[in-house]
Amino acid sequence: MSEDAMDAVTRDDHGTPAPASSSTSVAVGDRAGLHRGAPEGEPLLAATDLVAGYLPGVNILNGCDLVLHPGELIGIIGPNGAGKSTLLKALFGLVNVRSGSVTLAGEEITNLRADHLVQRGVGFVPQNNNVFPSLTIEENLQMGAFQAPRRFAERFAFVADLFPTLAERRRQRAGSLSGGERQMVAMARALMMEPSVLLLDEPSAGLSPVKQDETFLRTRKINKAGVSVVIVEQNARRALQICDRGYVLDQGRNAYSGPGRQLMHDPKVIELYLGTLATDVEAASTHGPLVPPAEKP
Ligand SMILES: Nc1ncnc2c1ncn2[C@@H]1O[C@H](COP(=O)(O)OP(=O)(O)OP(=O)(O)O)[C@@H](O)[C@H]1O
Repeated sequence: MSEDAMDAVTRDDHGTPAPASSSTSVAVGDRAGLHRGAPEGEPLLAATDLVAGYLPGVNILNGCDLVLHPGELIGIIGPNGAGKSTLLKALFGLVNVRSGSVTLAGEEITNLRADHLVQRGVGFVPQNNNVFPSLTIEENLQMGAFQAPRRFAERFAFVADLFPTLAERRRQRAGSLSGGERQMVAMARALMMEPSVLLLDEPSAGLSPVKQDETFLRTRKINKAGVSVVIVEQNARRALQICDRGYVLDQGRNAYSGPGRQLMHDPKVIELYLGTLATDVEAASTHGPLVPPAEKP
């Protein structure tokens, strides 16, 4: 497959639209439809009506909702500046939540410190600066397990099974790795504390199209290994392909939500956020359609 074709798969997805009505749209204020397609039962992670921001008086999230059920892989997409990364940071205690709540297995965790969240089973992989470049792969993974050093060998075996390359190259400095390999180390490090929830901030950013596909497939693998995942992505079509459900954010609010494949084929979502038909993306991909959620074991 040509580079051009892969570029077509991964080029920037976003316009600067305003939410509009369609069969899968969630009208602002219509909370009943916010979690369309979600399983029954108590969510593992839930954000309700989150308002958050960085600067006094400036809100970036203007009442965001999200639920993640055990075993789910959830995608958050939307235009540049919609607040996707901010939502993830608010879930992980890195941005002050001004109102609304975050719960983990029914317990309030709003504004809890990140290190406490790690202890409770939440892992976070930032988009940038996510490895210690002067440390080896193994030392990076030790940092991931610093709150439970005795579990290092057991957890190392777990991540080595998921990412054999890391075990083979454990003595190599992270700074000498490619972008895709660094991303692998960052994900593995977050898995060292055996999180039940993994928050991934744009893991495909800056990678070649082929490496992006590998990252999505790896994310799916982590999810299949039993970790519930929230992934924020600019590569919206690819993210929706691997997700059970997706949330489209716009201006810090939920604009659309639903099963990933349904969003991919929704005419309004295509028009406003995706730009091209899902079938074009699949035809252009090295891997063809990524494993659809329906085929999850
Ligand atoms: N540390 C910060 N201090 C002040 N404003 C910030 C900070 N980080 C992000 N913002 C602002 O918050 C808004 C939302 O940013 P955010 O990174 O959450 O958007 P996003 O949807 O993830 O966008 P992108 O896809 O471009 O990464 C932007 O206007 C951004 O400038």
